[in-house]
Amino acid sequence: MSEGGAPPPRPLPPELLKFLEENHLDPSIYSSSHSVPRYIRVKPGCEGCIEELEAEINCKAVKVDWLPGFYSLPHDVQIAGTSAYQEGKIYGMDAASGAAVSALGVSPGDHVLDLCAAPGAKLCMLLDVLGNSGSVTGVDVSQHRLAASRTLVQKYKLGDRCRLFVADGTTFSLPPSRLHLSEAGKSQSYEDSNTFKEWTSRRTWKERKLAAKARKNVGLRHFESQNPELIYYGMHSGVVGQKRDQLYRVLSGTEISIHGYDKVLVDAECTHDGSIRHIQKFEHWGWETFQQRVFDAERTEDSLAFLQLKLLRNGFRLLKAGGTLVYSTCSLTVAQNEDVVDQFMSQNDSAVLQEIDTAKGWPCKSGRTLGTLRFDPATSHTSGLFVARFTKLTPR
Ligand SMILES: C[S@@+](CC[C@H](N)C(=O)[O-])C[C@H]1O[C@@H](n2cnc3c(N)ncnc32)[C@H](O)[C@@H]1O
Repeated sequence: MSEGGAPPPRPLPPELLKFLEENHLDPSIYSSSHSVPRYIRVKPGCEGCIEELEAEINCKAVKVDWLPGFYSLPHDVQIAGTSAYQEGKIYGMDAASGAAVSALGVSPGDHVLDLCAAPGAKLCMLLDVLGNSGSVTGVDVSQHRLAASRTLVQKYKLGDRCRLFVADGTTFSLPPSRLHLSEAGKSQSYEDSNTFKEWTSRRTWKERKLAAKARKNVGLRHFESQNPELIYYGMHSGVVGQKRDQLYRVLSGTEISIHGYDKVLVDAECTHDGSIRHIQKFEHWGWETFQQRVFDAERTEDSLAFLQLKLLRNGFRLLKAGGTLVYSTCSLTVAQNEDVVDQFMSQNDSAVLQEIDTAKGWPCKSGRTLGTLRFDPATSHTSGLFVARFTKLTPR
């Protein structure tokens, strides 16, 4: 239990102050960051564990009234050792991150693309919301981070309708697998080495050889040039029973408008300056590493904003007409948020920025671009998060 309340705020280090000044951000945003609670999300159906959790951590879990399934705990409570966490009944997840997923408005049966999926907190929430229907395709450029998402999905028993691809989200092109096991399995022989069987973490030498041969035989130019590596798929993710050339097929723009994803989340790579937990990590890393970690050689402000724009563009390209896309970052800078959104809008006639209807009652404020939302520690008592929601017009 937290004794004696929150510690007094520490002065912000000069490295962070310089970053804030360069980005015209008011340092007072962080003045209450020391008292931002720790949030947890309860797995649907596991609400009964809260009482037991409270007894274990010896403090109250307070329901977040504006976001179903979320509770707040004192900021210094550790949840990793609790039974509820170890048994996969609760997740550590900031409420603002939950709001980004909620803004997507996922409905049963939706096929969802999570284009920057790792380490996977939002991916798990998407899978929990979908339950026994639809599918989620998680993409991330980092193999080891996506492998951590796979571990998470398996821990929480959420893998059945999930596919995970290591790929560059700016060029990823695979549509959802809308086939279900029963349909896919009918015409396919599982003995066929080109057909996906049930996923296993262990591949025999023979299987690896057959898979390599199959890839060669299929000879898909796109597969070879883009090579999205499938590192996990569940029984009902639409993969089992599919032929490789079906899975790796690429659709034309017109086909995507019909068969593309129903919902796309682009939780883009960013400087993480709004993430309280990330900022707190510098206490251990040392503030002298701030500049290098936030903006290393390849990640200058310009190229990072361009990466964000490319991720948003490609996520939108893979969205079906009438579908919804959410763009979010945990940065508070205008350059990574409103500027990216404005530039994207100016180049896409079919993109409409939508008001987030579920946001009524959310403790956030409007971004500079009308319709966008900003969470920050001072306003929201959460980590910082920017959210924008788009829909795609049906082509005329
Ligand atoms: C803010 S994190 C995503 C957090 C995640 N949505 C969650 O809820 O746990 C951004 C992610 O983008 C990934 N990333 C960076 N560049 C990428 C790219 N070109 N394509 C796909 N993912 C990329 C990073 O590896 C990182 O895991």
